[in-house]
Amino acid sequence: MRVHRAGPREEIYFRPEEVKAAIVTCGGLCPGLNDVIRHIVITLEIYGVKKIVGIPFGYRGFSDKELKEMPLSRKVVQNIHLSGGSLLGVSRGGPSVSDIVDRMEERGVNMLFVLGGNGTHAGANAIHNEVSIKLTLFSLIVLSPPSSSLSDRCCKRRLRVAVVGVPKTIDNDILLMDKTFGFDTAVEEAQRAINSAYIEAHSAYHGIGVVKLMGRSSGFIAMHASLASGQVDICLIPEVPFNLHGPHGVLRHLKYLLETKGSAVVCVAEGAGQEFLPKTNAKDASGNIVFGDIGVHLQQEVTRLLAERKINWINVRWELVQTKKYFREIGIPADVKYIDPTYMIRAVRANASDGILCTVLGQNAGAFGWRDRI
Ligand SMILES: Nc1ncnc2c1ncn2[C@@H]1O[C@H](COP(=O)(O)OP(=O)(O)O)[C@@H](O)[C@H]1O
Ligand SMILES: O=P(O)(O)OC[C@H]1O[C@](O)(COP(=O)(O)O)[C@@H](O)[C@@H]1O
Repeated sequence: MRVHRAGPREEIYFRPEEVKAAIVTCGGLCPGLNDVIRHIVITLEIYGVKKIVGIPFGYRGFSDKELKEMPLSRKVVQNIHLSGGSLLGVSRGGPSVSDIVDRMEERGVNMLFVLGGNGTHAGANAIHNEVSIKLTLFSLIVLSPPSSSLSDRCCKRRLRVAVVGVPKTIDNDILLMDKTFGFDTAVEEAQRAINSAYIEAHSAYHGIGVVKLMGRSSGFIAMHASLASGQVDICLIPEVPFNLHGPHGVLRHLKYLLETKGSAVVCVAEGAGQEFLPKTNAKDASGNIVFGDIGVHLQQEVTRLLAERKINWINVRWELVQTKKYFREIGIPADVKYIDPTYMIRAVRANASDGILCTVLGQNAGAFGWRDRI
C-alpha cells in the first residue's frame, strides 16, 4: 500500500482547457460533503478549469438517463456549505464499473473526484483499474497500488483519466486518519439527544434515557458523545462485548443506578449487541449486511406487552422493550425514554472545526487531480 500526500504539484499533467472534471458523492450523508464539493470546485476554477459537473445521486447518476449532470461553478457552490447534505445527492448501489466508465468516456470526463466511504473507494479503485494508463492518479490519502505495477494492472482502457478519492465516514474509523470530516459535527449534534435523554430520565421517577447513535462497526460517535456529555452512565459499543442479563449485565447495573442515583442514561451504538438480535440475510443496495432487525423479537414482545399494558408499543425498539420488561419482572418501576437521533446527527451542516477540515481536504483534492505521473 502506498499513501500519497495530497496537494499541489510543481508540474501538472493536464491542460486546464482540456479538463472535464466530475464530482460524485456516494454512500450515506455526512456533514461537510458540501464544503468539500465547494472547495474542489473553487480550486479547479483557480487552475482554470471551465468544465466542472456534479454527478447526481452517487454512481447511479452515471447510469440513470433521467439524471442529468449538474454544471458546477464558484457561483453555484458559493453558499452550499451553509446547509447539510450533499448538493449532488447520494445513493447506495448503482451501475457496474464498466457502465460507469462507459458513461465517463461518452461524457468526456477525465478527472473524477469521488467522495465516499469503503464501498465508494472500492468502486473508485475499480474505476481506476478500468480506465487508467500509466498516468494513474488515485487516492487523496486512501489506498494506491505501487507505481511499478501500474502499467501492468491499470491499462484496461488506456484512458487519460485521473481518479481522486476523498475519504468520508461519519464513523471516524479510518486508521490512517486522525479524524474524518463530519465526525466532530456528529458528536456535537449527538450531545443534544443525550442531554434530552438526561433531562427526561432525570425528571421521571426511576427514569432511564436510552440514546442510539450511528456506528455499525465502530463506536467512536457513541463513545465520544458520551465522554463529552458527562451525562451518560453506560456506553455500549460494538468493539466491547457485554451481557444484558446476569450479575454483570447491563440491566443489573441499571437497577443499581436507579437505586443509587434515581435515574440513568444509556448511549448505545447501533452495531452493539447485535448477537442478541435475530440474524437476517438481508443486504442493502450496496451489498452491506443489514443488521438483525428487532422485528420478530419485537413483535413477540410487543404482542405480549400490549395485552398487559394499554400502551402504543408500535415504535418501541428492542432495547427499550428489554429494559422495560426486565424492570417489570423484577417489580421495580422504570420509565424508559428512547431517543434515536440517527439521521439528525448527519443531516446537519458541518460545524466550524469540520468546516476547516473540509476546506483543507477540498483544496488538496482539487489540486491533487493535476499531479504528474506517479
Ligand atoms: N466492491 C465494490 N466495487 C465497486 N463499487 C462498489 C463496491 N462496493 C460498493 N460500491 C459502490 O459504492 C457506492 C457506495 O457504497 P456504500 O457501501 O453504500 O457506501 P460507503 O462508500 O459509504 O461505504 C455504491 O454505489 C456501491 O454500489
Ligand atoms: O441508513 P444508511 O443510509 O444506510 O446509513 C447508516 C450507516 O451509515 C454509517 O453511519 C456509516 O456511514 P459512513 O461510514 O459511510 O459515513 C453507519 O454507521 C450506519 O449504519
